Amino acid sequence: MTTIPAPNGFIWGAATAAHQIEGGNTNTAHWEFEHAADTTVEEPSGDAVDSYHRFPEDIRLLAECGLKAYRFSIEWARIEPEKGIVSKAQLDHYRRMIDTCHDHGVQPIVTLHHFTVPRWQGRDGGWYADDVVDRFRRYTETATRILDDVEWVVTINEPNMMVNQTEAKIDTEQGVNFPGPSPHVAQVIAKAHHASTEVLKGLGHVKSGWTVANQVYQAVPGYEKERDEWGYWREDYYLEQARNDDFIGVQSYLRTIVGPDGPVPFPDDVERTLTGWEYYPEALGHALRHTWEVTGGVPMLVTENGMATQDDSRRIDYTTGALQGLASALQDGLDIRGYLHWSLLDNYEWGSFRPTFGLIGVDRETFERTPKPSLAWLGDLAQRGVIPAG
Ligand SMILES: O=C(O)[C@H](O)[C@@H](O)[C@H](O)[C@H](O)CO
Repeated sequence: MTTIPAPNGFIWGAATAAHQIEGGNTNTAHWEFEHAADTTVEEPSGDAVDSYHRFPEDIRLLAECGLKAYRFSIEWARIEPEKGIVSKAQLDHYRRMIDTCHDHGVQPIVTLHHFTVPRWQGRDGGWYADDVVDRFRRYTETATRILDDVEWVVTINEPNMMVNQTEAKIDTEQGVNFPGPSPHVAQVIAKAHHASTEVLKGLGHVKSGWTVANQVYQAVPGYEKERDEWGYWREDYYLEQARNDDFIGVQSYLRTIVGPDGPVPFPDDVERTLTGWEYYPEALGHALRHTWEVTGGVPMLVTENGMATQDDSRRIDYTTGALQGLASALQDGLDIRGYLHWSLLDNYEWGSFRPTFGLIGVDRETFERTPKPSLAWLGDLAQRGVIPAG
């Protein structure tokens, strides 16, 4: 395998999110949705993979394979169980996770908000609530109590996906439909991001940014305009909002072909992953180049990239292809600070445990962790400081 040397200080790691791994995340609107009579989830998150208790082992396995960074989210619903009520015990829990990272020489990369909002926030209108920007600023201020030695902080994960979720209308017959992203919610979430960024900047030592789900919108020839229109409130608006940030998190898995009437379905015979997405490792290279162009050169950190599959050798193939796209972007002078694989653990893919993205497998009965060959493979690249190229 041809490789290039990784830039000095290039960050190698893996990512997770609280609701998808911790278990018992009962105080969130998503838990309520999972247990609603008309829910559309295949199964509820339940104990997830019990990482709330087993994080020391998860961080040790990450460190032992040679990876040096762990991106995880802290749960607003645990830290502020009721409006204005702060749980010191939960702040201590996440402080212990940060300390455990440092104990293993692993850089903690903390996400303040990864999709789930506290029940009280959901009941008060969620991102439609009048003072939601102030609430998110206050939550950020509370979280800074445990961030004194955390260098990289993500304010909000995938605002563009959140807007989809916020606008989604649950119709038990038709399931979840997306009437299209509303600029109103997008602008409110952007204000919350900027308010949070201001607080984090006040700490002086934090690099802050948000992460955007890159859909790699490719136009059917002749429909470039439609593609751009389709992509603006679904992606580019959020990239533009990151122009003054320290970094932007690039999240990439797939591409979307856009024609006269929106997304064009892929032919039945394409290879698909367990999420039903087209197998397209080239997506990451395109996502990095598009992000670089629209943000005007904001430093990038790949905060999610991976594949849901039971075939771990295919995961290595996918990741090799993705990293080759990253290597080519580096060779063209793009500023890419690191690569965090999605995900460290098989986990709750927002409605089902079937799509397995983990570098580590988890027995859903015993919660026993079993590293997959891909974990050692990625750890080896990190230790050798090389990136697949060519
Ligand atoms: O993009 C998201 O929805 C999230 O960031 C993750 O929570 C997903 O689990 C992952 O991307 C795979 O879909």
